[in-house]
Amino acid sequence: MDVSFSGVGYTYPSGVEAVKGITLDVPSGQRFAIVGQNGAGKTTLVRHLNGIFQPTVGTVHVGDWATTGHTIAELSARVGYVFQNPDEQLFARKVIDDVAFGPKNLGFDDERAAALVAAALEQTGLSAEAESHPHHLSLSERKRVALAAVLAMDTPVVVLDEPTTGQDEHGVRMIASIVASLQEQGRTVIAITHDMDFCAENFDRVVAMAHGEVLADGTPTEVFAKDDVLTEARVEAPQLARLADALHWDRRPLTVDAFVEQLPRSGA
Ligand SMILES: Nc1ncnc2c1ncn2[C@@H]1O[C@H](COP(=O)(O)OP(=O)(O)OP(=O)(O)O)[C@@H](O)[C@H]1O
Repeated sequence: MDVSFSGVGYTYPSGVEAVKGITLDVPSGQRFAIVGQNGAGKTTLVRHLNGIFQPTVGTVHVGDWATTGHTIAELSARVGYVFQNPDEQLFARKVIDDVAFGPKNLGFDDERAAALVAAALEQTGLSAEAESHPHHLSLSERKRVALAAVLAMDTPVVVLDEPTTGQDEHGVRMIASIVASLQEQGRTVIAITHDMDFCAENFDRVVAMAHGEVLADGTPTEVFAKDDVLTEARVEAPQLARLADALHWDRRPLTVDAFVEQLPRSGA
């Protein structure tokens, strides 16, 4: 399902203009990442997708729905939103109850709900923790419970706010494979991330934001080639790109494969 922001601005009641006239179309099935320093407006922007915020100006569409015409409950059937802080999202005494809440609430029949819950626990590596109390789990596990709870809702759009924070390498790989499988299923993935390596390796498109505005919009290769944008958005290029810079290469490879391809052949 595609989503779009048309001339969207949002001003908090305190007067802070957090989002300023943003227009973006995210087509169905795209892996779309938003990067930028703290306070750039990333979270404020994506919270429009599930109706938590309504734009001060402009319109937000999720598929053929303008968000202003639909409740948060209705939008939750289309947009699954994984919060940055899992403790804002989890409330049950057992992991499985947290994960089963969404599909039950959406009215899925028992069989479909059970299959979705089992698959979500499996994908997030939590099958063995189904009966655990979420508060007895580590932060990285609680983040995966919050992710599982959204996966089980089977929404066409999935929003991930800082999915890799606190994850070890294994956790990051797990999340990368979930992002890939969501795309294979034709679902749209929108992620906010400070993890530029994760961003470069797993997303089709990157938007860099600063001061409530879009500074750059393109493929990771395009966006991470723009030093002025990286400076203004206060983000560092991915590690491999920095290594290429240190080696005085002209081009910045972003993935291990691209890096190896660019390595001068030795001993040939
Ligand atoms: N509840 C609020 N009331 C008033 N101002 C807010 C509120 N939440 C955020 N802001 C302000 O809005 C601006 C954008 O914040 P936002 O959280 O959207 O940025 P962000 O890019 O998501 O940052 P982070 O990476 O820290 O999550 C900042 O100036 C922030 O201080």
